[in-house]
Amino acid sequence: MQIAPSILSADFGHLARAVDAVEKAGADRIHIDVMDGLFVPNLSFGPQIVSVLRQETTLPLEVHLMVQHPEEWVKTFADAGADMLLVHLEATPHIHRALSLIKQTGMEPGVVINPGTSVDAIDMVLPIVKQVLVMTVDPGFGGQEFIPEMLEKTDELATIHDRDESLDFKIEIDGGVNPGTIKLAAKHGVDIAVAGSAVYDGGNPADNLHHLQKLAAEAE
Ligand SMILES: O=C(CO)[C@H](O)[C@H](O)COP(=O)(O)O
Repeated sequence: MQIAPSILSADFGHLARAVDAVEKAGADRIHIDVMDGLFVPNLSFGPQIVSVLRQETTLPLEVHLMVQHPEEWVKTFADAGADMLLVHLEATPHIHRALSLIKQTGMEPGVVINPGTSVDAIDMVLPIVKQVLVMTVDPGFGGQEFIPEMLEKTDELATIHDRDESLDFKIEIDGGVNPGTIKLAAKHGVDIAVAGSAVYDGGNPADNLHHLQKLAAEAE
């Protein structure tokens, strides 16, 4: 399982340092949460932060758009240097258009579902995406409690993926991933786990990341 550190819980005054710490510690990608204060009740980063971090790291930058009408922002984040762009089904009536636009730019398209959304709802876009992100908290804030029932969805996605050779997506979870929950996730088809507070909120980010990687590997 890959771990994607989320910089939402990093020290905003030293973001480049926060990315550097996990890059040196062997992180696979960096997760950047973009929030518009409308789709979710919080504000965070914009494309400028993605551009700046693009100069600081060679790690893939995975941008999680928690914004209304994400299709309007695809070119902006491609120009900023995002490698993967993840958009919420719930944020647009045009999810197919949004994912197709992302694909056209050369970024990897990913679809995200909130805890209240079922896997059935994304059935028609699974052939386009490279990632399906299952939210394991209601989006908007770091440090929330993991919702274990969401792993029924990762199991379902793993079954769908294994049944159909033409599908080519990774299964990701986001929210409440910590040393206590990562072992459970590793048993439920999860390929990538986003971790914010468990990496950056207390202690040494490199040690925290190594601990999560070790626990995940033991559980697999
Ligand atoms: O999308 C998110 C919240 O909406 C996040 O990626 C968030 O950073 C996860 O934080 P934590 O690992 O502390 O739960």
